[in-house]
Amino acid sequence: MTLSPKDASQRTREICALAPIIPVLVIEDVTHARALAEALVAGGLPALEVTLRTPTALEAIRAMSEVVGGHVGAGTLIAPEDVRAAKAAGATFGVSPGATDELLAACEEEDLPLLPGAATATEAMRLLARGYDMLKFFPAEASGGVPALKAIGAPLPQVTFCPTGGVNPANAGSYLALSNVLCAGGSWVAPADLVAAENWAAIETLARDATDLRSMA
Ligand SMILES: O=C(O)C(=O)C[C@H](O)[C@H](O)COP(=O)(O)O
Repeated sequence: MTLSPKDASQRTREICALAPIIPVLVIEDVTHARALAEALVAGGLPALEVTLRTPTALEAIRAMSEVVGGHVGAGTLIAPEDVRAAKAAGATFGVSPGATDELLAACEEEDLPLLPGAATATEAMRLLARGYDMLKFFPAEASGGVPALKAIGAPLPQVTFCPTGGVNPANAGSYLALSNVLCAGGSWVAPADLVAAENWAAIETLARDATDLRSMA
């Protein structure tokens, strides 16, 4: 470990500050990975989360990591072996739906900056105590959405969130307007049908529209 959890969280914060939206990607066909990443980066969304939900995810991370200007992270980190595999594949950050001591220890060991999930004040406080102040609010809409995140932020202003789960173009602006939100995660910028059709131009347009969300907030 060379990065303290606090330094690693600062690195996560820098990645989250790159764009208002982090695309949450489920890659079924690795041959799509590179072109998809190029379209999203060209559209203005450089930080990408590839969920470890498909057999091709690690290979996709490897392919996407070659795209200039991109920052490819691994999502759905659950166990320490996920962290090691993600790091070996070239992921430069990790995202998890929640946090366990074992998962945090593995990320610290591997120097993989983590965006750990929290849905309650207690979860956020536990992570803050360990040095993590940039967190994923998950599942955002199901956990009470904008009012819940605003309420959690009142006593914990030092914690910043990336709400994910149910965020869409209609509600993203309300999240991004909160003082404790830096960016949001969402899958809508890479819909399965457009990826399957290899319609990279349409995906680049969706990405570009997503970059405008902050100014609308
Ligand atoms: O697998 C993970 O670790 C995740 O990050 C789950 C994602 O947050 C949601 O799948 C994104 O949800 P939607 O944008 O509502 O589709």
